[in-house]
Amino acid sequence: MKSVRGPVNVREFEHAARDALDPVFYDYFASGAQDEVTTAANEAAFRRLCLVPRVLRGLGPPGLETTVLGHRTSMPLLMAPTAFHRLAHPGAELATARAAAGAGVVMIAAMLATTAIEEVAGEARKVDENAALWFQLYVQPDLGFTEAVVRRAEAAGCTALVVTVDSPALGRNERGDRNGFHDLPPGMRCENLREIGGDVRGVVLSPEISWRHLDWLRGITGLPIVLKGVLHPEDARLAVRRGVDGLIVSNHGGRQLDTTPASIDRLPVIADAVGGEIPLVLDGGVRRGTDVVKALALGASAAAVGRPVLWGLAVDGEDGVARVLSLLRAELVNALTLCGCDSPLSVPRDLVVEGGGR
Ligand SMILES: Cc1cc2nc3c(=O)[nH]c(=O)nc-3n(C[C@H](O)[C@H](O)[C@H](O)COP(=O)(O)O)c2cc1C
Ligand SMILES: CC(C)CC(=O)C(=O)O
Repeated sequence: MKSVRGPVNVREFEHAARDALDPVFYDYFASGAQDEVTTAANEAAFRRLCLVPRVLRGLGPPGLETTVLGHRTSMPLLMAPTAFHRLAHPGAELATARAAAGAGVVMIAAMLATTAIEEVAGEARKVDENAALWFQLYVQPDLGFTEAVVRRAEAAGCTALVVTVDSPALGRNERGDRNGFHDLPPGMRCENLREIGGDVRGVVLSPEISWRHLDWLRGITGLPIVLKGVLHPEDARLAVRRGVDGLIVSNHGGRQLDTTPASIDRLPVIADAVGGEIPLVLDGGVRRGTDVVKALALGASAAAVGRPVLWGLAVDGEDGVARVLSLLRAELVNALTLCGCDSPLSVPRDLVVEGGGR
């Protein structure tokens, strides 16, 4: 008998999204690079890590509110930037932005969005005038164009720049190759790329982008800069030294370099390298409240989700995204309570062990 309640967890949202979506677009969202080893590893790593709860702590129900980079958030979960929301639902990024603002979580709007950042910001503010919106940037070799995009994000009221640094080239996506999916369908454009005609093929993912570009960016904007896609502790140290304001420990959901480790497995070493100097966010494979707790225990201030938002959007637009966020919120309350923690800030490292370990 088919469920009448709808999906009760993120996995079921993925199944429902798969039913709802054009298979070519489902493949774009779900796929990883090449053999998808890393995409699978991200989720598998969370299953391998175990939680060892504390008991009889008498703390009462946990609060989820916290701050990330000085921004208040209703829970330690952000929306990772994902491109092309219009492929999932006609409401596109406006629907996602309303759901994020309604849930009081930070949305990281993608540079390769199918809706202009000004409109996304306006929509979020209709729901909550203090809605937090960060802007994800692929630094372009054309610095004039890069600066124009940054100015638009600033003017729209974005409060941080998330610079994706794991993309000196596009990962090799074989599902996309098989499906011949290399461009947006007619009628869809990347509205943040208007200055270069709105065509995603105008975006350059360049191996020439370097720390020099970061210094340049630091010089042209006062916005906090977060690097997304750091996996090596030495890069984390360099980032701190260069005055970067935060890091997203991420392997791009396994869509760039295949066979990188699961991002959660890199978190402890990055946390040690950074030594609490700047906040860390973890993304990749987060599908459960328990996954968020594991990220908090291993040194993150918050986790972020990419595909789960897209599954919610595909299933039911704004309401679907809102439901995904509220499921994860309920799971997180439950997990923290069962772990004996009363806030995202009081999750000890020894809550997590490998396998059945010490
Ligand atoms: C369909 C899709 C599009 C994405 N587009 C972008 C993007 O434009 N910029 C970016 O920095 N990351 C992008 N990402 C990566 C996400 O920000 C995030 O790192 C990843 O999805 C996290 O893994 P998860 O999907 O397992 O939660 C994309 C991911 C997906 C699945
Ligand atoms: C078109 C891509 C560069 C967007 C992206 O980052 C992704 O699909 O993972």
